[in-house]
Amino acid sequence: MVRSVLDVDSVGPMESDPPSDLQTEAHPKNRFGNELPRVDLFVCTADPVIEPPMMVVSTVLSVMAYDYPPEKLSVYLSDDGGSELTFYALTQAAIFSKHWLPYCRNYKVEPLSPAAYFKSAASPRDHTKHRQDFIVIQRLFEDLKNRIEKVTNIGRVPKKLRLEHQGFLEWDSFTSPRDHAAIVQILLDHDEDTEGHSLPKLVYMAREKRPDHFHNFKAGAMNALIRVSSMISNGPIILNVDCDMYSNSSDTIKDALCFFLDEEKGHEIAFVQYPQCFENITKNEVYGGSLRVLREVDFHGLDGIDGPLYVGTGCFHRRDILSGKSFCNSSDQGSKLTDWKSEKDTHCNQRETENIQILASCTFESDTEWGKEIGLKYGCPVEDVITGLSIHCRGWKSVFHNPKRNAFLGVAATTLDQTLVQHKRWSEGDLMILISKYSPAWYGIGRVHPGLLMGYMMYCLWATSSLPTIYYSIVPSLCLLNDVQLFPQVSSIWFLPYAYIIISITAYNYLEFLRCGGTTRGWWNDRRIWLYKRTSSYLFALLDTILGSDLSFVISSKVIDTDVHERYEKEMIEFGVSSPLSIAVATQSIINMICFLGVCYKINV
Ligand SMILES: O=c1ccn([C@@H]2O[C@H](COP(=O)(O)OP(=O)(O)O[C@H]3O[C@H](CO)[C@@H](O)[C@H](O)[C@H]3O)[C@@H](O)[C@H]2O)c(=O)[nH]1
Ligand SMILES: [Mn+2]
Repeated sequence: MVRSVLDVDSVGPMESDPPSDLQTEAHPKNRFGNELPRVDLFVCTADPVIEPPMMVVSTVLSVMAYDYPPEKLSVYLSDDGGSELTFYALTQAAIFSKHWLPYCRNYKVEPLSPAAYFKSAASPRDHTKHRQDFIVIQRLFEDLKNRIEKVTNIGRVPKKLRLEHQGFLEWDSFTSPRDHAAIVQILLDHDEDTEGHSLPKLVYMAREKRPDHFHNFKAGAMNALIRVSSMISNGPIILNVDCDMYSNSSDTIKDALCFFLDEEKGHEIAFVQYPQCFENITKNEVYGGSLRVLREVDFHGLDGIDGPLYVGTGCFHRRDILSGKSFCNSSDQGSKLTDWKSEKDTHCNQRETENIQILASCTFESDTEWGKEIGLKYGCPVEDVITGLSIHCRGWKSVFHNPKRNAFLGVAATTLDQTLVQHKRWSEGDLMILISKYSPAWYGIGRVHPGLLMGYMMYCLWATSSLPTIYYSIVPSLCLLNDVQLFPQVSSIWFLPYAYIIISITAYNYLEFLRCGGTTRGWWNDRRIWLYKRTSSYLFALLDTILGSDLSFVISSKVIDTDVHERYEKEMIEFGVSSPLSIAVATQSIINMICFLGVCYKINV
């Protein structure tokens, strides 16, 4: 039985002319006044230890503070860690938001995350009202931080504090993060801020977890969010961000809507993807964490042919399309964004959440199309890319929007091991897509533009590039040691093609990196990290896929201890823990070293 709570057919034609560019006067807010669509904002977190609640609620506060009518906004936090610490932090953030949002509105604050704002903002000079307000809000924020960090440090919420919110009763029957009932708590229901303006809705959700039910990682959380939000606010537009990716620009929602509401092309667009940018990138990025060429070249290229991949965060989706709607099934070949004025405004208060909890239960999805035809796809560690591909296969297009001021800023990996583990997940996921139902090698043919298919293939073949790379980084050294001639002599004419290829590729790659704003040292580091990734992450991803290992999702840590942080700032490579991935890198270096010493010895004797 297909059970969907989503009314995907409720899409009608639009009444007014949408704007077609990002000019201020054409911004949706100015053209549509108060008749803008509702937007649901999803933040996902999964572990209060490696994703500290203070960081999570700063992200939540940042998306609550968008310059967009707050009565049209609903913010949902999905907590896969089912942690009362995160819930406590959210209850406190809800109180703080009553001060923070008016402050952002009155003083046009950027960035919208209070943690990021107070890290960089200097107190306004003179005895202005702004200065007084700054001091007050800064003190409130310090209080908030102290309260949350105190509770996080002791690892539980003291009894006295639990009495402050009845939501804590849910944790009375709580066994463990892997074994608990669904929790849905509406913390703000368009309450008023200190100036009497409405606040966005704020909802906490921890979906049900049972040891005998596979929970499908972030894809499972997102699907539960889609269902739960459909009963509470049902915004036709959904933004999803990871818990570290705070909003850095208050205009982002309006910018994204310009694409969806565009008169000529808007009806074809399923999602608007912003680049993943990071706050903690050092000048020469020792782990190549900024992915700058991917952001500044690859994705813009894909944008020219039907649009970029969906990369899981900083992405606006149309709810109906994310839920499975096809381009060709819709009456007018694509469809304009919901006629949101006539759309029913679902309202639900805390007393009614019991019915909603069913939507976040383990069993709700049994024998349904969720994870297959509805919502985000299951069975792949890069649920984002495979979901985006399936949307492209259904005939929709996407847009890459890379504004000058970064729209979102997150935390990039800060150790070698984290980098290698993350890339193993990504390359393994991409390879699984190649052999999945949606493979760009067969299913996509005829459905997706050949250029875009090649774009997908580039990522799908990452894991397989490990084999030639390992070959080229070991065999020539062994040949050198054993006097086996692998390449033509430098004096031979046959050497020219080799020289041409190596020099031109390297020069092109170097210039491209510089053009994207990188440094020479950064390029060198980037080359090195690609070699490491290819010979370890990609190799293990390939082996795990061939051997059919169990699906896993190692969550990247967003905390960093002081020593490691210092070394990261100094751009020293952090070997830290020993893992099979670093062993692969070390083995390869040792082989090369032995060959090199062997050759030196031979020359000398
Ligand atoms: O069971 C899980 C596992 C993860 N997450 C959340 O998923 C997000 C991404 O996890 P992270 O460890 O930060 O992975 P990254 O490699 O940084 O994430 C990139 O790659 C993922 C796919 O591999 C995408 O889901 C992400 O959106 C994308 O930013 C985080 O907010 C997590 O809290 C869950 O909600 N439930
Ligand atoms: Mn992340």
